[in-house]
Amino acid sequence: MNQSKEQRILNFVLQNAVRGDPCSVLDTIDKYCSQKEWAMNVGDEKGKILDKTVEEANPSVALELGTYCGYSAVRISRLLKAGARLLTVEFNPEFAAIAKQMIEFAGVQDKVKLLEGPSEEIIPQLKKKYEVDTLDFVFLDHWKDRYTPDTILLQECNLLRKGSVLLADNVIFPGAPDFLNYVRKSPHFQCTNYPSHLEYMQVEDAMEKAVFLG
Ligand SMILES: Cc1ncnc2c1ncn2[C@@H]1O[C@H](/C=C/CNC(=O)c2cc(-c3ccc(F)cc3)cc(O)c2O)[C@@H](O)[C@H]1O
Ligand SMILES: [Mg+2]
Repeated sequence: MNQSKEQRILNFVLQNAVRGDPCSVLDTIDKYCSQKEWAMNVGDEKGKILDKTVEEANPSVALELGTYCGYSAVRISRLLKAGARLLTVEFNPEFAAIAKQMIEFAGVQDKVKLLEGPSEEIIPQLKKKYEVDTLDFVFLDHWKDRYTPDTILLQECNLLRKGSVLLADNVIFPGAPDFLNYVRKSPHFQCTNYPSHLEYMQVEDAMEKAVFLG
């Protein structure tokens, strides 16, 4: 059975990146996906916006929705302080298996917990099953029509506190219009837009930061 694109990306990393070096893993994925096969990693340009937002938030507990191959899980976790952790949610078993290997190769496995399943099932389990009090940072990069329902669910589950930072990828392309509408109209969020470009392309895209006001 021939390999998937995601398997080819992982193999390229295993053969070309430096084990235990998250930056080398990120650079290697970016090299492969810009030169050989496009893939929906957040990429380096939007990745720099993600880096700045994570550093500013300096989260103890971070959540990512949509692990895919683990690129942004490696990107986020490499910046976490000692003792801080990233919970990342992925419901496709094949992608979860790829991401697990990517995270381990990068050497960030002690900071990352990959939760397999749909976000709408996992989010309500975070407090009791995963011992989360509140989330300091949330990266939304899963199906775009799930951003709004999951943002509402996070509030319903009391997982956000005053100052919790949400950062959403792709609010321009493919787009998340209902999410932009929701957070920008809500009195509970302070929003900032970060224009950028679609990963590995010259297409306009943007990220939206929404800080929860309580
Ligand atoms: C409710 C639920 N629960 C758990 N896991 C979930 C989940 N919903 C999705 N997932 C998981 O997350 C990833 C999905 C990511 C979706 N991202 C995009 O669709 C995306 C697309 C583009 C894109 C741009 C230009 C094009 F021409 C085509 C595509 C760029 C991007 O950056 C994207 O993020 C994927 O690994 C999926 O299994
Ligand atoms: Mg994305």
